[in-house]
Amino acid sequence: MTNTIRTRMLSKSYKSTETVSNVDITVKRGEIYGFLGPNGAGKSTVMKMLLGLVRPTGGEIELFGEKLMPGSNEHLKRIGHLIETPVFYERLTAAQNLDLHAEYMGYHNKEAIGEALRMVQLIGVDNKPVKEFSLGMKQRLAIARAICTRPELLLLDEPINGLDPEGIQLMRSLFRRLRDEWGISILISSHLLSEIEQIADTIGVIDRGHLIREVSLDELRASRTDYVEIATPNAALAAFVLTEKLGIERFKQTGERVLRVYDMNVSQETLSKTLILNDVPIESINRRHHSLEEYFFDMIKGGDNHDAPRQAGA
Ligand SMILES: Nc1ncnc2c1ncn2[C@@H]1O[C@H](COP(=O)(O)OP(=O)(O)OP(=O)(O)O)[C@@H](O)[C@H]1O
Repeated sequence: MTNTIRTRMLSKSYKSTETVSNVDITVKRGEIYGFLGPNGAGKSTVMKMLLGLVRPTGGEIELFGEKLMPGSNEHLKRIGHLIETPVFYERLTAAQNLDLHAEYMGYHNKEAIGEALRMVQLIGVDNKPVKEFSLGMKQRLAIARAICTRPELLLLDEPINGLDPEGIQLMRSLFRRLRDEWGISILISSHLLSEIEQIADTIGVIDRGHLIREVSLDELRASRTDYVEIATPNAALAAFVLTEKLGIERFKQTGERVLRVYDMNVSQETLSKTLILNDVPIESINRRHHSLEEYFFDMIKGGDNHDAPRQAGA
């Protein structure tokens, strides 16, 4: 499959601070790529570099299979975007705003404008001045503006901000439709896993300017593990018993008094019995599921050493 975006060692420094460090992301054609990271992680900066709004201090960007050269801007016509708070001509109507934008982008198509307004469900209010629009309506109009030139790539920076639950639902199904019916590639950023998890095909996790992991959601779901969590005041003795008496290697200590055992071949009953017989005081022992939320939290906490579960002693 062709890649729509490919960055290699992409970096950006402001004065002496590197805010994006050697980021390699690959967005395949026709996929939704969720760019996930806490506030200030560098998501907007990467998107701005893709649009040529910020100049990289290092690395390379390839868009639609071609390396971006300084001053090249032909590719911009193939991209729709929503970065930061959208600005409109407030006294003009929604439709007039889109007309102007399409004209400016060199792709004016009345039908495409109508379709975009229909897709975001603004038909009926499209002849109202934008100053009468709510925040959520403006956000939807911004998406319509991004798609009214029928782009091949959409860059959406936290597009769900300011939307009510109904608006969020509408956006999710719209993004899926754009991918499935138009074959658009979408790079969508968020600081919330719950937002990304429901629509992304691939997730790239960024923290403090570093890409920590890029993984397909299918792969991620398959790798999620069940585990048994043991709470004990003597974690060192418990670890010893797990290794020496039960031959378990796949476990890790996640807190001063907490161990997680990922080796599900040993039953919970055998675990409890063996620990008790070897004088390990047990406060609780429970089977748990490693949620995606936990998985990402661990990943961010652990920096790029994220191969969960880690082997004992590693
Ligand atoms: N023009 C600038 N000058 C100096 N530092 C900047 C500039 N723009 C961004 N930064 C810094 O770069 C870092 C990354 O910012 P960025 O906006 O890319 O993060 P983000 O992941 O998009 O977060 P958010 O969701 O809060 O926007 C932040 O620490 C920010 O303060």
